[in-house]
Amino acid sequence: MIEARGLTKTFGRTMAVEDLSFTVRPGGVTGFLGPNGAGKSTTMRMLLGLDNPTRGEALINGRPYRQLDRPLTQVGALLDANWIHPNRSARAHLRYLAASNRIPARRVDEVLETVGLTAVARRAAGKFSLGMKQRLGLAGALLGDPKVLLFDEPVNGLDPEGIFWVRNFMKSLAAEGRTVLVSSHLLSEMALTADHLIVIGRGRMIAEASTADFIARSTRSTVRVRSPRLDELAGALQQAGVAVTPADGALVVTDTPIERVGDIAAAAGVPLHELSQQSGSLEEAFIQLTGDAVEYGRSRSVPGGPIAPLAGGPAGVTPGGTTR
Ligand SMILES: Nc1ncnc2c1ncn2[C@@H]1O[C@H](COP(=O)(O)OP(=O)(O)OP(=O)(O)O)[C@@H](O)[C@H]1O
Repeated sequence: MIEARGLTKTFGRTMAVEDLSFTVRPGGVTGFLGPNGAGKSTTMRMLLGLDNPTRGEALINGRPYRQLDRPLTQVGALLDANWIHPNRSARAHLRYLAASNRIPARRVDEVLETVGLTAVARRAAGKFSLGMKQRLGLAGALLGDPKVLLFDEPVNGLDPEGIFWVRNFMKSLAAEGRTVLVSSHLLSEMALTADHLIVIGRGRMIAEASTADFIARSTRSTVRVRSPRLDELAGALQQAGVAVTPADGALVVTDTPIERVGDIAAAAGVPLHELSQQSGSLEEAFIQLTGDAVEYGRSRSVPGGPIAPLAGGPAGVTPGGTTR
């Protein structure tokens, strides 16, 4: 199980994560969703003991990462697929990781097989394609057969085949009863992968729900209706208790079946020039939801503090292929 309790991180005067609390349970893929700069990587880094929380707790199986014994056997992670020694073979890279956690060397061949890298195990990992590096990172995460897995944007930059493979791989890990937390800035991707969503923006919790609920709520469809007697139509709809919003010479009606809108117009004797169902795309819904929370290179400041320029990207990032 993964838990964040009042988790907060400030970098100087920048509030990266603010009072975040959530629990990620086993047996499903939980999507950790948020626009760029929302605080996903910072949260993951705190869960993996790579950053210290300013306040609050980040727990894996009830303990801070640094208190875990042989951490690779409890939690595996993929933060950055490029975290490999370029001249070391895939096998040597995994052997080195295994030794650091007293994991038997034979396990290396097992995980190479699991991710389909056996044939290239002796090749220098630096020459791998991104998709192969990603698989190597996943192999590293699985070395200790951990029950908890964290993946930061695992499909970024992959081709469709790679995306398909990683998606199914994450699902199969969850189906084995593991706790899988995977970050992404794409709702459309998470809609295909995750059972549950934690959505953050500007470091704060925006929504937590099952993926199905979240999508149903966010893509609530509307009806667009146009008439040469728009005021009369608006009056008739309002009288029937239907909420309408004027938009570009038309009316937008929410939470009402299209048939009812047509019936109300007919009963009022108002001619219609358009009666159409509109359903927003997932990404539109996501942008709407997190719109206020998007950070376009602006810094966000700790309440009361002056706005400070950011010191660039995350500094001091070290382990990526897996946790140590
Ligand atoms: N080491 C650091 N020093 C200063 N600011 C940082 C550091 N790490 C992260 N930040 C800032 O904290 C905020 C959250 O960044 P973070 O990388 O966690 O977001 P993210 O959701 O993972 O974004 P992305 O999808 O772009 O990776 C951003 O404003 C970022 O610039």
